[in-house]
Amino acid sequence: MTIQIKICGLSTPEAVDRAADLNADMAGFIFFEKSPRHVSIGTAATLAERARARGLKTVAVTVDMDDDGLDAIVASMKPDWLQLHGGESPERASVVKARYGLPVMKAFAIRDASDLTRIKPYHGIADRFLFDAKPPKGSDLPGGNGVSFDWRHLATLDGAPSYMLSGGLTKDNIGEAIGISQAPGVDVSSGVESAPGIKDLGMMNDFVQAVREAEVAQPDQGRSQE
Ligand SMILES: O=C(O)c1ccccc1NCC(=O)[C@H](O)[C@H](O)COP(=O)(O)O
Repeated sequence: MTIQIKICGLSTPEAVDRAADLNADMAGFIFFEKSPRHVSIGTAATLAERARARGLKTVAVTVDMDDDGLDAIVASMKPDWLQLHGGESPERASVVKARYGLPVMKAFAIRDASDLTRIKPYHGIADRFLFDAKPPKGSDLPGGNGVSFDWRHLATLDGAPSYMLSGGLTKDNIGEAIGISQAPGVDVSSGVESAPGIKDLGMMNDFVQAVREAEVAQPDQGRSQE
């Protein structure tokens, strides 16, 4: 099984095109004003159209956003997925999923194995989980911090939930991360940037190549992702 790759925080046509050239699966667009990766709805709509035309699934990344904000994003960008990267409750995730008829990826900040127990009430609501690290002290950002968590915690997951491993992944650690976690999908943002918010096309190449090498070196031990 091929490991799915999401490249997040895209903000230029060049980066979208490179993600498509590299056969990444998902392109994430950040709607969070404090983020160096924040894009306006208009920019996201243009880039998402370009991404879709090249076969990428588009993801609108939002943080505790209200209906008005989501209505505007969905109407204009027409994302394939909604990523909920805040403290959205299972009830809120369920309402969002029903309101837009779109698959929902719920992000969780992980430090200890016990943090993974928080996914339980979202089973049957979230279509996919995204496991990210807890933001470091003083960070204004719930994601995109370039920080990893201990991937061994993922061994405590019950069943085989559909998820993406995220947080501080780079070309240098992704092989080990995949080996330890057996993650069916991976997500990267700052690990393919030359500076906050600036995607580096060469680093994108290197990251995707490292994922593909890890797939060959560490054949599938039961990964699955719809
Ligand atoms: O990336 C951001 O700036 C961001 C801001 C607010 C909410 C979520 C954000 N990113 C979400 C992602 O899916 C990132 O790819 C994920 O946190 C991993 O980031 P990184 O550790 O930089 O690879």
